Amino acid sequence: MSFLDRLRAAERRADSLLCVGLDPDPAKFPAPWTGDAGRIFDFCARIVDATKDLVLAYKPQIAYFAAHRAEDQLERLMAYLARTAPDVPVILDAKRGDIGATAEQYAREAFDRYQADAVTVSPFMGFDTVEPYLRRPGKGVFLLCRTSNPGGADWQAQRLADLPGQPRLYEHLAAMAETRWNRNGQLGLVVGATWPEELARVRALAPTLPLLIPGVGAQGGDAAATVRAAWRGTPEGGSTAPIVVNSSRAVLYASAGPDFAEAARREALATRDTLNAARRG
Ligand SMILES: O=C(O)c1cc(=O)[nH]c(=O)n1[C@@H]1O[C@H](COP(=O)(O)O)[C@@H](O)[C@H]1O
Repeated sequence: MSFLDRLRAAERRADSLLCVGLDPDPAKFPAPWTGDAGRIFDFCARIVDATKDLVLAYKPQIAYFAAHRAEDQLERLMAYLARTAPDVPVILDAKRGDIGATAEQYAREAFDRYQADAVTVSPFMGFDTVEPYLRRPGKGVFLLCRTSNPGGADWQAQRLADLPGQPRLYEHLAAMAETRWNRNGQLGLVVGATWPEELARVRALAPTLPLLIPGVGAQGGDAAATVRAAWRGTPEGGSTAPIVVNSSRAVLYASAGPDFAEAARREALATRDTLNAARRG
């Protein structure tokens, strides 16, 4: 099954556009786990148990594990997800980007070591650095396109003077990803919820690609505006090309107390319902 089909099936099953980002920060764990990097797996597993029926994807961010020498806990988490939420696609947020030979190793890391269903990749170094990920037809690859951060426009919004129509860099990338680069239908794009106008532009240029959209919750992106800008429905009520709306900190740290998992569920449910109301309203 292709990654796109897995996403579509997960969206239907959970009736959800929400992706919970797994960005475990021990400093924010509830007592008595506060500051204990040995509890990263336990914390994430509790979040997964509390939310797995509400999400169309999970997105573990690799830096939150590597910074604490906790790659072994990421491996355990990926195995746990495969066991307890086998139908929920997992996007490894690694934002890799390097020459082809090194990209092959990054692809092995994401897909063989961690068994991820998809990975985030920076396209800055060009197509030959993306191509190694496209030798895995069942896997998804989300290219950074118009990122959510304040400096995202520094490069991504610049115009390419040598190209017809002088598109902005992120526009050209969206058009390439929709057409020439998308050899096996594996590609998707990352666009921040913090830029609804650019999001709508990307959706217009890349109507068939899944979009990973971080920035609702802690970064203040508007969930309903995100759906209005990027979601396109089928007559049956599904998505033509799924949108994967990520929230990490707002869900993970909805409560700093012993009720953190219940609070995470409440926040995930509320976000899922807001996203669904926007696509049905
Ligand atoms: O690729 C990403 O996931 C990503 C791209 C982007 O443009 N902005 C962005 O915030 N992210 C990631 O999405 C998550 C957002 O986390 P919260 O702001 O806590 O919801 C973090 O893991 C970021 O690394």
